[in-house]
Amino acid sequence: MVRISSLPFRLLALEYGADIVFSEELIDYRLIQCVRIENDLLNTIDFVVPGEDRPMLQIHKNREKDRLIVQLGTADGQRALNAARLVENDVAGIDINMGCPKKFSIQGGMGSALLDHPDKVKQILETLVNNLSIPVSCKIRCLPTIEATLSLIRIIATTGVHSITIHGRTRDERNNDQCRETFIQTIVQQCPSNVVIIANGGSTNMSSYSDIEKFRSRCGPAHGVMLCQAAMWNPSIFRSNGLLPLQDVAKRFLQISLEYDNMLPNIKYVLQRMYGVLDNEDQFYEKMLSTETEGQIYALFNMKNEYEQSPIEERQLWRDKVRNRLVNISNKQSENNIIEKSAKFIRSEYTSTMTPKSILNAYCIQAHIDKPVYHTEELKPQRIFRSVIDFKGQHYSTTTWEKSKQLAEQGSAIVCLQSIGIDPVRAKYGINYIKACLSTENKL
Ligand SMILES: Cc1cc2nc3c(=O)[nH]c(=O)nc-3n(C[C@H](O)[C@H](O)[C@H](O)COP(=O)(O)O)c2cc1C
Repeated sequence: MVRISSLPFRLLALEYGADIVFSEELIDYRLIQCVRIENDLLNTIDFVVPGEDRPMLQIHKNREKDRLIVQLGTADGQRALNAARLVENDVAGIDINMGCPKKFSIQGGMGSALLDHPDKVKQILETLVNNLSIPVSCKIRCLPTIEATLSLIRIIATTGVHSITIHGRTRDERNNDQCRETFIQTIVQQCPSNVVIIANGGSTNMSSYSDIEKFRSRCGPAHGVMLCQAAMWNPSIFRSNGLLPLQDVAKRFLQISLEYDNMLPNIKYVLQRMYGVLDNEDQFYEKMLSTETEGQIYALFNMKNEYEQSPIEERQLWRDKVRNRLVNISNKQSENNIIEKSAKFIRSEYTSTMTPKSILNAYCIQAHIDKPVYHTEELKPQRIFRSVIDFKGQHYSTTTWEKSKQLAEQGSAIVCLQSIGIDPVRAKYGINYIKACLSTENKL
């Protein structure tokens, strides 16, 4: 679950009785950029993009190796394999998300866009199954008819995957539409017996452990059930001996968050999703939203002492140590005198005519100097790009790789503009800002 399935939340679900847990969907080309760091203080393995503060993925060394499935978003078998290899020795399996209906996924040919391309589905899954030492699985949505869904399932079953999770809704249906339990039931009955079928989509009718078993039975019975929202609302639903009060669950989540250095944005997001569906006594929800520090949120749950007694300084030292190590890695990459910064081109921040590249060109015209030269490199197996700009004898680039040549060049143009004192987002409003920057530069 995106932004929910952080390490503390997954450990909580395991503690309450979940058999296996999934990471949030990680996009393959982002995971490839990570450096793997063994975190001795927390007993975790952290995957961090150089230049970013928070790990993209944190895995518990002992408690998750045989329990965690890392889910990838991908549109390409080789790129998925390169991402999967990075985590292969630390996790129990790799899952491919073929159900996400979000615009970002569809535009990138990922998630439910794959459902229209069985050849691509086969290529991705076979590449992973044939080259990884751990089980591979995928998660799909229903197609509009049972026949079409079964036909896709049969193709997937030939690839050698261990299991298929079926979300019982089509790409155009939402969580308030009814889950197609009969589709899942038919699939369980007719799918080749070598594949494990996991039913998904039943949360809206679940409020206790026994409801999970009832959903499983209605779906076949399926071999297993994947829970999303019901677990997000109260992860103690995995307890066979009863749901716990949410306040106790939230406190346990906060304790684990202290142990594993979870940061405020994730803590708040998870708690908001838990409390968002409850009666809001004493405006507790608003009070939670208004907290601005970790200390304040722990105080709200009467856990001030636990927070203050936790090794805050030790954790900060570790964060600094990791950051320094990553800075060293970045510096090593810039041996040939390239100015490198973390920068990302976000399309919506610019107009169609004023992008970082065109702003840099406009600057050159105003300054009567040669336009920059872009040297863009593709890292072949991963299909990711990095661009180095040669501008007035100096080289500029981003610290990270991008999924297209265009994004890489725009990113390095941002680094170049920022380094010469031009704010690219302001410059999009017109040439006068660029002229003003130039005249200041000439006066200096
Ligand atoms: C907050 C949220 C995050 C989600 N993140 C993911 C994800 O990362 N990967 C995925 O395959 N599905 C994701 N989903 C979809 C769910 O896994 C699931 O298919 C859907 O909610 C239906 O199952 P449920 O009835 O148990 O909630 C997410 C859903 C929600 C509400």
